[in-house]
Amino acid sequence: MSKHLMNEQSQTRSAQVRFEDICVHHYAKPRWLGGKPYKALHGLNLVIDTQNIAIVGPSGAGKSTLIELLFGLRKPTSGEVYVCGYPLSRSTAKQRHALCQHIQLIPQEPQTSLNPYYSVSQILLEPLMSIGVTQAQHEKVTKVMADVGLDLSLLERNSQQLSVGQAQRVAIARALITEPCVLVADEPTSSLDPVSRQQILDLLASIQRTRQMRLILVTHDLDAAQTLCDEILVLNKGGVVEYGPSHQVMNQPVHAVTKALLNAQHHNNKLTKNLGEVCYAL
Ligand SMILES: Nc1ncnc2c1ncn2[C@@H]1O[C@H](COP(=O)(O)OP(=O)(O)OP(=O)(O)O)[C@@H](O)[C@H]1O
Repeated sequence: MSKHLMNEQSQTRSAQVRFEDICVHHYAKPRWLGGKPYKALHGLNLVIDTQNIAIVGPSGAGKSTLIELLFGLRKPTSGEVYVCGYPLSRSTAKQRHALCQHIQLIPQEPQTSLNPYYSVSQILLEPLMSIGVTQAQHEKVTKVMADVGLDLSLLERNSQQLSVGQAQRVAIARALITEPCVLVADEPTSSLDPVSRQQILDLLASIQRTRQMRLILVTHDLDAAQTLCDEILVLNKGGVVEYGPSHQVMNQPVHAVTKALLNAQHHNNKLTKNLGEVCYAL
């Protein structure tokens, strides 16, 4: 890691993610074939410093585009994304690689995101090897397995031999093992049944209590957003339509999109409750 980055890290272990005047245009067809730009994000300004933040919004709002920017998988059409003070579009591949230690992703589909040819042990060792950690690997693996509530006997299994809930815990362990200061969770409960969903939310809450890190939660699940995050930002059609403390956004929504998301959530909660009652009665 460069000296400059280390200095910034030692000065502050806070997240320091900054989106500055971000616009991202997607082209369904190349420009030279007459493709018109689609503004997936426009005019996004956001500083994530010491708060845990949920990014919510309907399908197509720009949430995945925002994650791609954070991990350098996409360059903004204009504007800049800073992670730990580093401008991603102007940093070298080496600098971006060094940042991997500090910002990690819990992907949406745990079973497809984990290497099917690797054992759980190899999956957990990979990020350590990638950043050159060769000391105390076994201790780190054992600790992170305990942190996510997984039995060590699972270490020799591959991802295909895990339940969806177990695979999600492995994905969380993989993200935690480098001790990042920013954890980005992309719909971490969307593929889970209600019981596993609650368990994963409880796990994320306990991780927040025990580790010094910022959570950026991308979700459709407003209840999870309120439970885990201090602030909620609502995106729609690539723009921010509402942003504020979680309790305020949840209890006094202003924008029609936020109200629609809340209505959908209440409806969904009701269906889940009814399903629970039916299953209990059978
Ligand atoms: N490669 C691409 N080419 C053209 N348009 C794209 C491309 N990728 C995304 N888009 C468009 O950009 C917009 C934002 O997409 P994005 O995937 O970021 O939304 P999202 O909020 O993550 O949606 P979801 O919740 O359904 O995953 C959408 O309208 C999408 O159709």
